[in-house]
Amino acid sequence: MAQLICRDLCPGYNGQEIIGNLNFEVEKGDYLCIVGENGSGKSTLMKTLLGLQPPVSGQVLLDEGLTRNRIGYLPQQTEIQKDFPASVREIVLSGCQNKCGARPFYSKADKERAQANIEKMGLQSLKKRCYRHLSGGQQQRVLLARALCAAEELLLLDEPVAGLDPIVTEEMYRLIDGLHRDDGMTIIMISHDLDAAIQYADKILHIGKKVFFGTKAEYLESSQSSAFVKGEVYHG
Ligand SMILES: Nc1ncnc2c1ncn2[C@@H]1O[C@H](COP(=O)(O)OP(=O)(O)OP(=O)(O)O)[C@@H](O)[C@H]1O
Repeated sequence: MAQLICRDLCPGYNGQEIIGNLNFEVEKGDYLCIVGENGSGKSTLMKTLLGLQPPVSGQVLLDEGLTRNRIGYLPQQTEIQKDFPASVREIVLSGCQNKCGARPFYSKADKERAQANIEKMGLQSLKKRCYRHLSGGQQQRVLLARALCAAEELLLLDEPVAGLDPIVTEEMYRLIDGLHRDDGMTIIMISHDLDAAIQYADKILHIGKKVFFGTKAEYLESSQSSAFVKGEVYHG
């Protein structure tokens, strides 16, 4: 069953398209990795899928039950966000904000949801600590817990391992893989790490002069992947 369908989608800014005519479908339980050269428009596409950036043309269709406030999003971290002066618990809880609607406070269910995700991401001992004093890997786990407060079925991740060392990177990938395998969460992840994309994803969307969308096996057979893997066009 398709959860998200892109029809002739052209993401871009101010009427200027960055990527032309994208047509692909994400099905429930898919693990889709979006790869491509720097500046090819991966983050712009993700913002367009989330409805944060209107497309120049075309459509993003969501499955009937999947409203935008049920989608979890882990954006690329900026330097300013890394310095955010709030506790781990406050940041995770803020992931419930879209669920509050007009209600100006968090409900008991919101608090329970935040606590469950704090435990799931192994953050219990850190929950009172200030976010800005955590390591990069711990900060990403906090943001993942926050995204999970919103995510009912679909999780979008924009370079979740950027700047992390290899051990913490692996830990992060395993957490994401667990959400996919054990909880049936649909994953759409932007990554510069083609090895990880090939190890964990089952579908690949490669954005560039040519666009590829298909299964991992089809991608590995394609000329696009061989150029990318050899580093001829890859600078990530
Ligand atoms: N708010 C904006 N207004 C206009 N142009 C923008 C805006 N944000 C990004 N761009 C441009 O859109 C293009 C695609 O940027 P985007 O960040 O989507 O690429 P990306 O593939 O995610 O890059 P990277 O791999 O470096 O993260 C770039 O040329 C960028 O300069």
